[in-house]
Amino acid sequence: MNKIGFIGSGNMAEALIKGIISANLYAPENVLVSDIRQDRLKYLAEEYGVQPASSNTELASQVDVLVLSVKPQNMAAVLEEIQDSLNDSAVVISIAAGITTERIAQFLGDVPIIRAMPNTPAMVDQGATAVVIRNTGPRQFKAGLDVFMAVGKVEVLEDESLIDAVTAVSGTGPAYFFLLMEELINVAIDMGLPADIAKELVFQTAKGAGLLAEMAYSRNETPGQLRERVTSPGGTTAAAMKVLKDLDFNGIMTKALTAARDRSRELSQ
Ligand SMILES: NC(=O)C1=CN([C@@H]2O[C@H](COP(=O)(O)OP(=O)(O)OC[C@H]3O[C@@H](n4cnc5c(N)ncnc54)[C@H](OP(=O)(O)O)[C@@H]3O)[C@@H](O)[C@H]2O)C=CC1
Ligand SMILES: O=C(O)[C@@H]1CCC=N1
Repeated sequence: MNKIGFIGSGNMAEALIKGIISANLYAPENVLVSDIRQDRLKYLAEEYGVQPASSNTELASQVDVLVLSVKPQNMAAVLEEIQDSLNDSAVVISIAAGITTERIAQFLGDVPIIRAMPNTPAMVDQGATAVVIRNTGPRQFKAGLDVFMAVGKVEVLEDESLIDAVTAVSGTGPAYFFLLMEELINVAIDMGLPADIAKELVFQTAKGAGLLAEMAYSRNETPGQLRERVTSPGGTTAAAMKVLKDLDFNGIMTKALTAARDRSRELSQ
């Protein structure tokens, strides 16, 4: 049975671990985790039954699929540490924003590399991931892709530079929706709604909007069509949309996503 290991066992690693175990892609005893934070290892072992490794190098030497899930700022130190410990024919998956396959190969040589940009809905099997590959054979490609396909949808990109845009759109994407929920709750409370009712209404609206998006996708409809169905002529939604348009919502989103994309580019330096 193949083993998978995660170096850096934080939020995103947990989302993937939960997804691959619940999809039965890996049994918990074949999932190794490593982190400088012992509390994370203890928590993951208790919550998911995965195996804490004693060091990054021990983990790297034991797995067929090695997921590098530390923050981009910690990546060089980890790559340097594990460069002589990799299992022969292991595929290395990096999910770090900004870190290029070229950068990884500078440390690890021409090993099979998959650079992926997943997102946290992987935790509920609804992830959106884009990948680029370097030097991977069919077996390693499949092993790598299976991880992300077990937890949602996967797009394969030819042009690695587009991963920075993916990071802004879907990697960071859930945060835009969650910020919107936070603001809906805050404003509802400001408008006089009791906090518990505001929370209930906003969570249920988010869930309903998500399910409607799923329905629209299956019918080949656009988000604009969904929005129009909420918007009665001369009504309340139209009033709200006009304010957002007048305040250049499109411009605000363009600036936010451009900042995210540019930060991803910066992290590669
Ligand atoms: N969160 C997200 O939505 C997404 C994140 N990503 C990428 O995933 C990666 C992880 O992000 P995220 O899970 O949010 O980050 P976290 O900070 O939650 O997880 C990273 C973990 O790695 C630990 N760590 C730091 N240095 C080392 C080391 N040398 N060896 C082992 N472990 C170490 C960190 O400890 P400490 O905190 O003490 O530094 C932390 O526990 C990032 O590169 C990010 O760009 C990609 C897509 C989406
Ligand atoms: O904020 C970040 O840098 C990571 C990458 C995409 C989502 N979270």
